[in-house]
Amino acid sequence: MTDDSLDLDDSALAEHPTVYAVGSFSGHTALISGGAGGIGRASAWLLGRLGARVILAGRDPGKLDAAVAAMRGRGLDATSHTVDIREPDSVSALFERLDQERTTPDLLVNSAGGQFPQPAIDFSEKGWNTVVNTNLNGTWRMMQAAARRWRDQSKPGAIVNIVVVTQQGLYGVAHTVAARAGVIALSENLAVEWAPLKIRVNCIAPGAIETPGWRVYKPEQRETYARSNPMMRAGQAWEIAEACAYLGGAAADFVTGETLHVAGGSQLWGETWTIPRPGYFKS
Ligand SMILES: CCCCCCC/C=C/C(=O)SCCNC(=O)CCNC(=O)[C@H](O)C(C)(C)COP(=O)(O)OP(=O)(O)OC[C@H]1O[C@@H](n2cnc3c(N)ncnc32)[C@H](O)[C@@H]1OP(=O)(O)O
Ligand SMILES: NC(=O)C1=CN([C@@H]2O[C@H](COP(=O)(O)OP(=O)(O)OC[C@H]3O[C@@H](n4cnc5c(N)ncnc54)[C@H](OP(=O)(O)O)[C@@H]3O)[C@@H](O)[C@H]2O)C=CC1
Repeated sequence: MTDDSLDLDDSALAEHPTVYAVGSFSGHTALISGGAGGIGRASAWLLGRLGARVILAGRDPGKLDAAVAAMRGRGLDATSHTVDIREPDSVSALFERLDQERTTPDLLVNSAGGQFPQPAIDFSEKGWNTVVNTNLNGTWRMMQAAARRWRDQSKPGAIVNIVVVTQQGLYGVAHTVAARAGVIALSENLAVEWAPLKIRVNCIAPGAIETPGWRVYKPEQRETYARSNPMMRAGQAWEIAEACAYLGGAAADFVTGETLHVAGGSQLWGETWTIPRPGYFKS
């Protein structure tokens, strides 16, 4: 696949069939971090099409504006705000802006995240900290800020954290596996601690999903990702969006502390080489 083919097509997202009923998210507001990225944007389109008001958040205003314009062009209720989840003040400012607008999302989808491929033995202090600060600390900041609003306003809420498969070695991205294992454990803990607040906390662990985020990997490595699962194919962002609508919606009202693998079975079988496979593993 080429770099260009990783970009999601708005007209496809506008028309992709869904199992969910139109209107099933009417009256709901979803805040989606990483909302202009591959999985976040597909989730925003799906939730918007199901009737939710969607708020996209990310660092790049150009990408956010383009995503919002495409959704509004199809009559969806979409807005955006910039945020850098690595910066505590930026997350606070995002939620203060929402407070000023008298907007309290009832669903938070944490899809902002990412990593770079490198042998763990070569990670720099800054590289490690960047990935942990983005994926663990950043996700935590968003969760805490949302939960404080729900507690203060006596409203229920749902959180869906997009993580990675942590059961098998994802060769070359040990920093993110560590950070996401932290998010999964944190989510399990908060599912218990925040149950009295009527806040559900779940995770989705995607397998290899073709998105613009794949540009950080060399094409020859991406070519191997179909072998990361027994279904022998890459997944599509829409397949994660549908899981997001399940865990974030009424169908999952009795589901919390769960990690749903939408990974073609890659938690059970497969090999993932984000950097070249060493000769040791070749025979
Ligand atoms: C079974 C499943 C199989 C799945 C296979 C694939 C698994 C997962 C796939 C995905 O998640 S793809 C979608 C996610 N999207 C991304 O990963 C986006 C791309 N990544 C990034 O944007 C970056 O890697 C980032 C670090 C997460 C954020 O980038 P940002 O621009 O904010 O930071 P930088 O200032 O560029 O970097 C900070 C710091 O990090 C180190 N570093 C960054 N890139 C590299 C690299 N290529 N090699 C080594 N080190 C890197 C470095 O210390 C940087 O600081 P400076 O050296 O630049 O001062
Ligand atoms: N695609 C895949 O194969 C897999 C993806 N995942 C995970 O799913 C999530 C979504 O990935 P995907 O959609 O594929 O990747 P993308 O790179 O397409 O989207 C990630 C989005 O996160 C945003 N983001 C990154 N850092 C920050 C930050 N510090 N503050 C705010 N926003 C940020 C980026 O937007 P901007 O640059 O504008 O801020 C980007 O749009 C990520 O956590 C990813 O690691 C997990 C397993 C597999």
